[in-house]
Amino acid sequence: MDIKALIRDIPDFPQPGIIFRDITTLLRDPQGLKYTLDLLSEQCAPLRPDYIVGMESRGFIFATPLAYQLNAGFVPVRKPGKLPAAAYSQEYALEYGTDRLELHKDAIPAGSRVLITDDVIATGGTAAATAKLIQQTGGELVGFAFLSELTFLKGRQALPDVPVISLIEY
Ligand SMILES: O=P(O)(O)OC[C@H]1O[C@H](OP(=O)(O)OP(=O)(O)O)[C@H](O)[C@@H]1O
Ligand SMILES: Nc1ncnc2[nH]cnc12
Repeated sequence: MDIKALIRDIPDFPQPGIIFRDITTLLRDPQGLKYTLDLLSEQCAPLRPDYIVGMESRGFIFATPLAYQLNAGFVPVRKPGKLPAAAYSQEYALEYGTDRLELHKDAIPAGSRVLITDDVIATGGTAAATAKLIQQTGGELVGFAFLSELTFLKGRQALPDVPVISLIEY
């Protein structure tokens, strides 16, 4: 199955010079969605995560079914002001702009195994900020899993030294 063929390229979105990798065309394809989630869970299973952390909003799409398939819990990392209980907060830079991410302080028990999942790693800013949030909880970061990787942005270099899984590269 050619996952890349199901992802649509949109030039100059959300700003000039960015080629946006639009996963909605993959998500709406029943076989493509199943194949992608099965491959992701197969590659992540050896990391034996207790919790899958997904970043709002596209990270949620892959993190939740992955948690279901791996018998793990799902933990959301959200944009500012969305989480109702006490939260850690971390600023980060995007391929296009800056933002903050938040994580409930009591979401991850110290010592538990945590896998961070998102649809794409670009500069790595989002994933690196999420790793810093996990660090504050005392959870053990066991790896990252992305559907796709924009290799020319060298996002991996921004990440801590744990396994990084990505299914396709641009
Ligand atoms: O590696 P980076 O440079 O940090 O970029 C990757 C992040 O950018 C996108 O999220 P975005 O903030 O656009 O939000 P969305 O998921 O709500 O669309 C994407 O879903 C990743 O989370
Ligand atoms: N080029 C891109 N396409 C889709 N999502 C992104 N997030 C950051 N950069 C992106």
